[in-house]
Amino acid sequence: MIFCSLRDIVFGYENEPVIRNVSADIHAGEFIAVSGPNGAAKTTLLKLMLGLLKPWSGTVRFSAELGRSRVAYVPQQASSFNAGFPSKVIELVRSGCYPELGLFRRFRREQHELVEEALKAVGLWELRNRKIGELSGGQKQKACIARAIVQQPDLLVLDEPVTGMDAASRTRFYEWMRQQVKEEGRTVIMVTHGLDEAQDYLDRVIYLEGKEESDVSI
Ligand SMILES: Nc1ncnc2c1ncn2[C@@H]1O[C@H](COP(=O)(O)OP(=O)(O)OP(=O)(O)O)[C@@H](O)[C@H]1O
Repeated sequence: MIFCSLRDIVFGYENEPVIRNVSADIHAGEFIAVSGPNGAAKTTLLKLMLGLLKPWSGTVRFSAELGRSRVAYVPQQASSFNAGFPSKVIELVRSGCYPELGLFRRFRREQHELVEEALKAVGLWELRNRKIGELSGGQKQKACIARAIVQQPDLLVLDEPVTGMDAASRTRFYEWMRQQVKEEGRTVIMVTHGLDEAQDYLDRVIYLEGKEESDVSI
């Protein structure tokens, strides 16, 4: 099943094209990386895939299935909570469960476990009672990723999720995402610069060269 299909997309800002004739399909059940040098329009491509931007030309088709699916998007600057933001880390992550909980917000054991697993996977379990506003930018983004996973999305879209993680954390993170795809049946798309490290875990890479884009399968 294809969630989203892009054909011959051209897009730019003001009069300057940044995406030229890109075609790509997002198949359900894949772990996909979008990669390429700085400024190659990786973030722009994610926004086109999500329907947040409209192409100048070319077509973007979304499957009916996508309309019935849960989508979570964690942008690069997911961290714009100011110092006075009142929630603790664990409260922010728990809020990912709210659509499931309904009005009375009674957590079941499996939801506590989901929150704990997500916080441990992003390395924030020890900091769970800290105020969000007191975390570093990278830690805030990790909290947002944990909240996104707790939402149990069908499609998870992450913009540079491993920035600021050390090598061991990056490996753990890729393993966790692979497990989300293979065992939980999710589809994960992430922007990354670190293809060498990630490629063993990925199903496919969409590589943007900047000037001449190509869709490379591995
Ligand atoms: N809102 C905007 N208005 C004007 N130009 C923009 C806008 N957003 C992005 N650009 C330009 O479009 C190009 C692609 O930007 P984009 O953020 O998609 O690239 P990227 O590959 O994700 O970059 P990076 O790896 O540095 O995060 C860049 O030259 C950028 O300056």
